[in-house]
Amino acid sequence: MSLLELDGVESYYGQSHILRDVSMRVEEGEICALLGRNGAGKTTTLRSIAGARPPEVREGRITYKDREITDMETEDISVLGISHVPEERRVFGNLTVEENLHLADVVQNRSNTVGRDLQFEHEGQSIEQILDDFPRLAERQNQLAGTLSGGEQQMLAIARALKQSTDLLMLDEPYEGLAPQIIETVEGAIERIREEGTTVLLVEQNAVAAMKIADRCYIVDQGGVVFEGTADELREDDETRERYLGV
Ligand SMILES: Nc1ncnc2c1ncn2[C@@H]1O[C@H](COP(=O)(O)OP(=O)(O)OP(=O)(O)O)[C@@H](O)[C@H]1O
Repeated sequence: MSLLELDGVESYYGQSHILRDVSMRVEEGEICALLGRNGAGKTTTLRSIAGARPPEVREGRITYKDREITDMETEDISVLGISHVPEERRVFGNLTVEENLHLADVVQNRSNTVGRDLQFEHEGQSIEQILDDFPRLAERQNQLAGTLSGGEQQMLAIARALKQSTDLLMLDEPYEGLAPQIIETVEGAIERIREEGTTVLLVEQNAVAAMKIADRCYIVDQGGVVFEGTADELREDDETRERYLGV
Protein backbone atom coordinates (compact mmCIF):
# COMPACT_ATOMS: atom_id res chain seq x y z
CA MET A 1 0.00 0.00 0.00
CA SER A 2 1.32 3.47 -0.92
CA LEU A 3 0.99 6.36 1.51
CA LEU A 4 -1.03 8.36 -1.01
CA GLU A 5 -2.81 7.14 -4.12
CA LEU A 6 -4.71 8.97 -6.84
CA ASP A 7 -6.77 6.80 -9.09
CA GLY A 8 -8.38 8.21 -12.24
CA VAL A 9 -8.83 11.71 -10.82
CA GLU A 10 -10.80 14.21 -12.94
CA SER A 11 -10.85 17.79 -11.61
CA TYR A 12 -12.77 20.83 -12.85
CA TYR A 13 -12.89 24.60 -12.34
CA GLY A 14 -16.54 25.19 -13.22
CA GLN A 15 -16.87 23.99 -16.82
CA SER A 16 -13.09 23.77 -17.35
CA HIS A 17 -11.98 20.16 -17.27
CA ILE A 18 -8.37 20.35 -16.02
CA LEU A 19 -7.16 16.99 -14.61
CA ARG A 20 -7.80 14.03 -16.86
CA ASP A 21 -7.51 10.53 -15.48
CA VAL A 22 -4.64 11.37 -13.13
CA SER A 23 -3.31 8.30 -11.35
CA MET A 24 -0.23 8.49 -9.18
CA ARG A 25 1.18 7.20 -5.92
CA VAL A 26 3.51 8.54 -3.27
CA GLU A 27 5.46 5.98 -1.25
CA GLU A 28 6.16 6.42 2.44
CA GLY A 29 9.52 8.10 3.13
CA GLU A 30 10.25 9.31 -0.40
CA ILE A 31 10.61 12.69 -2.04
CA CYS A 32 8.28 12.61 -5.03
CA ALA A 33 8.42 15.47 -7.55
CA LEU A 34 5.52 16.56 -9.71
CA LEU A 35 6.90 18.42 -12.72
CA GLY A 36 5.50 20.09 -15.83
CA ARG A 37 5.21 23.34 -17.71
CA ASN A 38 3.16 26.40 -16.69
CA GLY A 39 -0.51 25.55 -16.59
CA ALA A 40 0.08 21.78 -16.85
CA GLY A 41 -2.06 21.03 -13.76
CA LYS A 42 0.50 20.65 -10.95
CA THR A 43 -1.11 23.07 -8.49
CA THR A 44 -4.54 21.67 -9.37
CA THR A 45 -3.27 18.20 -8.42
CA LEU A 46 -2.01 19.39 -5.01
CA ARG A 47 -5.21 21.33 -4.34
CA SER A 48 -7.27 18.28 -5.31
CA ILE A 49 -5.35 16.16 -2.76
CA ALA A 50 -5.47 18.83 0.00
CA GLY A 51 -9.23 19.28 -0.34
CA ALA A 52 -8.73 22.95 -1.30
CA ARG A 53 -11.77 23.97 -3.35
CA PRO A 54 -11.90 24.88 -6.19
CA PRO A 55 -11.12 22.63 -8.07
CA GLU A 56 -13.97 20.14 -7.82
CA VAL A 57 -12.95 16.48 -8.07
CA ARG A 58 -15.79 14.93 -10.10
CA GLU A 59 -14.36 11.47 -10.81
CA GLY A 60 -11.77 9.15 -9.32
CA ARG A 61 -10.49 8.37 -5.84
CA ILE A 62 -7.81 9.83 -3.59
CA THR A 63 -6.71 7.61 -0.71
CA TYR A 64 -4.29 8.39 2.12
CA LYS A 65 -3.14 5.60 4.44
CA ASP A 66 -5.82 3.45 2.85
CA ARG A 67 -8.59 5.89 3.80
CA GLU A 68 -10.57 7.69 1.10
CA ILE A 69 -10.14 11.47 1.37
CA THR A 70 -11.57 12.52 -2.02
CA ASP A 71 -14.52 14.47 -0.64
CA MET A 72 -13.13 15.40 2.78
CA GLU A 73 -12.87 18.99 3.99
CA THR A 74 -9.42 20.56 3.88
CA GLU A 75 -9.26 20.92 7.71
CA ASP A 76 -10.02 17.21 8.18
CA ILE A 77 -7.34 16.27 5.64
CA SER A 78 -4.83 18.39 7.52
CA VAL A 79 -5.80 16.65 10.78
CA LEU A 80 -4.90 13.32 9.13
CA GLY A 81 -1.29 14.57 8.83
CA ILE A 82 -1.10 16.13 5.35
CA SER A 83 0.43 19.63 5.30
CA HIS A 84 0.03 21.80 2.22
CA VAL A 85 2.32 24.80 1.67
CA PRO A 86 0.69 26.67 -1.21
CA GLU A 87 2.52 28.76 -3.80
CA GLU A 88 1.45 32.05 -2.25
CA ARG A 89 3.43 31.46 1.00
CA ARG A 90 0.86 32.31 3.60
CA VAL A 91 2.59 33.94 6.53
CA PHE A 92 1.08 36.44 8.92
CA GLY A 93 2.85 39.63 7.87
CA ASN A 94 2.01 41.66 10.96
CA LEU A 95 3.30 38.99 13.35
CA THR A 96 6.95 38.22 14.08
CA VAL A 97 8.74 35.10 12.86
CA GLU A 98 8.47 33.58 16.33
CA GLU A 99 4.77 34.40 16.65
CA ASN A 100 4.15 32.80 13.26
CA LEU A 101 5.82 29.60 14.50
CA HIS A 102 3.81 29.59 17.75
CA LEU A 103 0.63 30.03 15.75
CA ALA A 104 1.21 26.62 14.17
CA ASP A 105 0.81 25.13 17.67
CA VAL A 106 -2.55 26.80 18.09
CA VAL A 107 -3.77 25.39 14.76
CA GLN A 108 -2.50 21.92 15.66
CA ASN A 109 -4.07 21.97 19.13
CA ARG A 110 -7.40 22.78 17.56
CA SER A 111 -6.87 19.98 15.08
CA ASN A 112 -6.01 17.54 17.85
CA THR A 113 -9.36 18.22 19.47
CA VAL A 114 -11.09 17.29 16.23
CA GLY A 115 -8.97 14.21 15.58
CA ARG A 116 -8.11 13.03 19.08
CA ASP A 117 -8.25 9.38 18.08
CA LEU A 118 -5.49 9.90 15.51
CA GLN A 119 -1.88 8.90 16.05
CA PHE A 120 0.74 10.80 14.08
CA GLU A 121 3.88 8.93 13.15
CA HIS A 122 5.92 12.10 13.08
CA GLU A 123 5.57 14.63 15.84
CA GLY A 124 5.97 18.26 14.84
CA GLN A 125 9.46 19.69 15.22
CA SER A 126 10.31 21.96 18.14
CA ILE A 127 10.98 25.65 17.51
CA GLU A 128 14.63 25.03 18.55
CA GLN A 129 15.02 22.30 15.92
CA ILE A 130 13.42 24.49 13.28
CA LEU A 131 15.61 27.49 14.07
CA ASP A 132 18.64 25.18 13.89
CA ASP A 133 17.58 24.09 10.39
CA PHE A 134 16.87 27.67 9.29
CA PRO A 135 19.55 29.93 10.77
CA ARG A 136 18.26 32.86 8.73
CA LEU A 137 14.97 32.62 10.61
CA ALA A 138 16.83 32.30 13.91
CA GLU A 139 18.56 35.62 13.23
CA ARG A 140 15.20 37.23 12.49
CA GLN A 141 12.99 35.76 15.22
CA ASN A 142 11.67 39.17 16.27
CA GLN A 143 11.27 40.62 12.78
CA LEU A 144 7.76 41.09 11.32
CA ALA A 145 7.16 38.33 8.77
CA GLY A 146 5.85 40.88 6.24
CA THR A 147 9.29 42.48 6.10
CA LEU A 148 11.15 39.22 5.30
CA SER A 149 12.51 38.61 1.80
CA GLY A 150 10.69 36.16 -0.50
CA GLY A 151 13.14 33.38 0.34
CA GLU A 152 12.86 33.97 4.06
CA GLN A 153 9.06 33.97 3.84
CA GLN A 154 9.24 30.65 1.97
CA MET A 155 11.41 29.20 4.74
CA LEU A 156 8.94 30.46 7.35
CA ALA A 157 6.00 28.91 5.46
CA ILE A 158 7.82 25.54 5.36
CA ALA A 159 8.89 25.90 9.00
CA ARG A 160 5.28 26.49 10.05
CA ALA A 161 4.18 23.33 8.25
CA LEU A 162 6.93 21.39 10.07
CA LYS A 163 5.79 22.69 13.43
CA GLN A 164 2.66 20.60 12.98
CA SER A 165 2.59 16.80 13.09
CA THR A 166 3.06 16.06 9.43
CA ASP A 167 3.43 12.69 7.76
CA LEU A 168 3.09 14.06 4.21
CA LEU A 169 4.41 17.52 3.36
CA MET A 170 3.19 18.96 0.05
CA LEU A 171 5.20 21.93 -1.21
CA ASP A 172 4.02 24.01 -4.17
CA GLU A 173 6.98 25.61 -5.97
CA PRO A 174 9.19 26.11 -2.91
CA TYR A 175 12.05 27.44 -5.06
CA GLU A 176 10.03 30.05 -6.94
CA GLY A 177 11.76 33.40 -7.06
CA LEU A 178 14.66 32.26 -4.87
CA ALA A 179 18.35 32.89 -5.55
CA PRO A 180 20.48 29.74 -6.13
CA GLN A 181 22.12 30.00 -2.71
CA ILE A 182 18.74 30.17 -0.94
CA ILE A 183 17.47 27.27 -3.06
CA GLU A 184 20.32 25.21 -1.59
CA THR A 185 19.24 26.08 1.97
CA VAL A 186 15.64 25.10 1.23
CA GLU A 187 16.88 21.90 -0.51
CA GLY A 188 18.93 20.99 2.56
CA ALA A 189 15.92 21.53 4.80
CA ILE A 190 13.70 19.34 2.59
CA GLU A 191 16.30 16.55 2.65
CA ARG A 192 16.54 16.71 6.45
CA ILE A 193 12.76 16.58 6.73
CA ARG A 194 12.81 13.38 4.69
CA GLU A 195 15.65 11.90 6.77
CA GLU A 196 13.44 12.37 9.80
CA GLY A 197 10.81 10.24 8.09
CA THR A 198 8.37 12.75 6.63
CA THR A 199 7.27 12.00 3.08
CA VAL A 200 7.49 14.94 0.65
CA LEU A 201 5.45 15.68 -2.47
CA LEU A 202 7.13 18.55 -4.29
CA VAL A 203 5.65 20.57 -7.15
CA GLU A 204 8.33 22.43 -9.11
CA GLN A 205 8.88 24.42 -12.28
CA ASN A 206 12.61 24.16 -11.66
CA ALA A 207 12.91 20.54 -12.84
CA VAL A 208 16.70 20.42 -12.62
CA ALA A 209 16.69 21.42 -8.94
CA ALA A 210 13.76 19.10 -8.13
CA MET A 211 15.43 16.08 -9.81
CA LYS A 212 18.47 16.60 -7.60
CA ILE A 213 16.60 15.72 -4.41
CA ALA A 214 13.68 13.61 -5.70
CA ASP A 215 13.56 9.82 -5.60
CA ARG A 216 10.74 9.55 -8.13
CA CYS A 217 9.13 11.99 -10.55
CA TYR A 218 5.86 12.45 -12.37
CA ILE A 219 5.38 14.81 -15.29
CA VAL A 220 1.94 16.26 -16.01
CA ASP A 221 1.07 17.84 -19.31
CA GLN A 222 -2.33 19.24 -20.27
CA GLY A 223 -3.82 17.77 -17.11
CA GLY A 224 -2.61 14.20 -17.67
CA VAL A 225 0.33 12.14 -16.41
CA VAL A 226 2.83 11.64 -19.26
CA PHE A 227 5.81 10.24 -17.34
CA GLU A 228 6.37 8.24 -14.18
CA GLY A 229 9.80 7.00 -13.12
CA THR A 230 12.83 7.47 -10.92
CA ALA A 231 14.76 10.73 -11.00
CA ASP A 232 17.68 8.79 -12.56
CA GLU A 233 15.43 7.47 -15.33
CA LEU A 234 14.23 11.00 -16.08
CA ARG A 235 17.78 12.38 -16.08
CA GLU A 236 18.70 9.77 -18.70
CA ASP A 237 15.58 10.33 -20.82
CA ASP A 238 16.61 13.37 -22.89
CA GLU A 239 13.61 13.14 -25.20
CA THR A 240 10.98 13.25 -22.40
CA ARG A 241 12.80 16.02 -20.56
CA GLU A 242 13.15 18.19 -23.64
CA ARG A 243 9.60 17.54 -24.82
CA TYR A 244 7.75 18.20 -21.56
CA LEU A 245 10.13 20.24 -19.43
CA GLY A 246 12.29 22.03 -21.98
CA VAL A 247 15.51 21.11 -20.14
N1 LIG B 1 -9.42 29.03 -10.26
C1 LIG B 1 -9.31 28.67 -11.55
N2 LIG B 1 -10.35 28.83 -12.43
C2 LIG B 1 -10.25 28.45 -13.71
N3 LIG B 1 -9.14 27.87 -14.25
C3 LIG B 1 -8.09 27.70 -13.45
C4 LIG B 1 -8.11 28.08 -12.06
N4 LIG B 1 -6.91 27.78 -11.52
C5 LIG B 1 -6.17 27.23 -12.52
N5 LIG B 1 -6.88 27.17 -13.67
C6 LIG B 1 -6.42 26.61 -14.94
O1 LIG B 1 -6.08 25.26 -14.76
C7 LIG B 1 -4.95 24.90 -15.54
C8 LIG B 1 -3.91 24.25 -14.66
O2 LIG B 1 -3.43 25.22 -13.73
P1 LIG B 1 -2.42 24.85 -12.55
O3 LIG B 1 -2.33 26.04 -11.68
O4 LIG B 1 -2.79 23.55 -11.95
O5 LIG B 1 -1.05 24.67 -13.36
P2 LIG B 1 0.43 24.49 -12.87
O6 LIG B 1 0.96 23.28 -13.55
O7 LIG B 1 0.49 24.51 -11.39
O8 LIG B 1 1.11 25.79 -13.49
P3 LIG B 1 2.19 26.84 -12.89
O9 LIG B 1 3.48 26.12 -12.92
O10 LIG B 1 2.11 27.94 -13.90
O11 LIG B 1 1.74 27.24 -11.53
C9 LIG B 1 -4.48 26.20 -16.20
O12 LIG B 1 -4.93 26.19 -17.53
C10 LIG B 1 -5.13 27.29 -15.39
O13 LIG B 1 -5.41 28.43 -16.18
